Amino acid sequence: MTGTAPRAEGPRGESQADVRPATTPPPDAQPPVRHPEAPAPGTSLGSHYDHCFGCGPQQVNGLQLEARAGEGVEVTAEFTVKPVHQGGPGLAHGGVLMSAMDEAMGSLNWILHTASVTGRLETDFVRPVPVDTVLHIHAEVTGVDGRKIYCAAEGRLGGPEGPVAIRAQALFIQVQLEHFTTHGRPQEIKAALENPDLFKRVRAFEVNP
Ligand SMILES: CCCCCCCC/C=C\CCCCCCCC(=O)SCCNC(=O)CCNC(=O)[C@H](O)C(C)(C)COP(=O)(O)OP(=O)(O)OC[C@H]1O[C@@H](n2cnc3c(N)ncnc32)[C@H](O)[C@@H]1OP(=O)(O)O
Repeated sequence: MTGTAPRAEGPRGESQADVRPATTPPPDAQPPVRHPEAPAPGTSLGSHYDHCFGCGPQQVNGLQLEARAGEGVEVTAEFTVKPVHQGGPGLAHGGVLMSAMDEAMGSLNWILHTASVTGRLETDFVRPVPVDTVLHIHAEVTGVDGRKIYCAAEGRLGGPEGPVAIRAQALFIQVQLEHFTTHGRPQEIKAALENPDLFKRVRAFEVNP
C-alpha cells in the first residue's frame, strides 16, 4: 500500500523548495548596523515598559531582566531563576527560559533603534537550569532583510563562559508604534502613552531610524 507523502510545507505554507529555517538569515541579508545613537557599550538598557513580563520592574513575578548594550549589535543580560519560575521541582520551566531569550533578543531593538516583535522563536534546551541559577545570556542580530531581523542567543550557567544551557534563534519583524496602539488593550495603551519618555523614545525610532 502506498501512503500519502506528508505535505512538505514551511510554517507559512511555503513549498518544500522554499523551506529554509525561518530564523536563519538568507544569503542576501545585510549585516546588522549598530545605530549611531545606540546606548554606549556597557550601558543598562532599562525597561521598555514597567509592566513587561520580561523586563518590567513592577512585574514582581516576571523575569526582571536587565540587559546591557554590547560593543556590536549585541546585548548581555542575566536572568536569576526564582521559585516562581519552576517547571519541574527545583528546575526552571522551559517556557519561562524561552521568554528570557525572547526578551533578551527583543532588547536588541535599542541597539538597532527600531521597534520589532517576535515572529518566530526556536529554542534548544541543552541543560536543565536549577532554581537560584543565574543564566548569563548573550544575544545578537545575525542579519537584516528589510523588516526582517534575524537574531540568535545563548544562555550559560554560572558565568558568561559557563556551559551552554539554552540556545535560541528568532525572526523579529519591524513594526510601527501603531502595532501596539492598535492591538493593545486601551487602558494599558492610554497609561503607556502618558509616559512621555517611553513614547518619545519609541517615536524617535520612526523619525530617526
Ligand atoms: C504606546 C505604547 C508604547 C509601547 C511601545 C513599546 C515599544 C518597545 C519597543 C519594542 C518592543 C520590544 C518587545 C520585546 C518583547 C519581547 C518580544 C515579544 O515577545 S513580541 C510579542 C510576540 N509577538 C507578537 O505578538 C507578534 C504577533 N504577530 C504579528 O503581529 C504579525 O504577524 C507580524 C507583525 C509579526 C507580521 O505581520 P505583518 O502583517 O506586519 O507582516 P507580514 O507580511 O505577515 O510579515 C513580514 C515578513 O515576515 C515574514 N514572517 C512573519 N512572520 C513569520 C513567521 N512566523 N515565520 C516566518 N516568516 C515570517 C513574512 O513571511 C514576511 O516576509 P516577506 O517580507 O514576505 O519576505
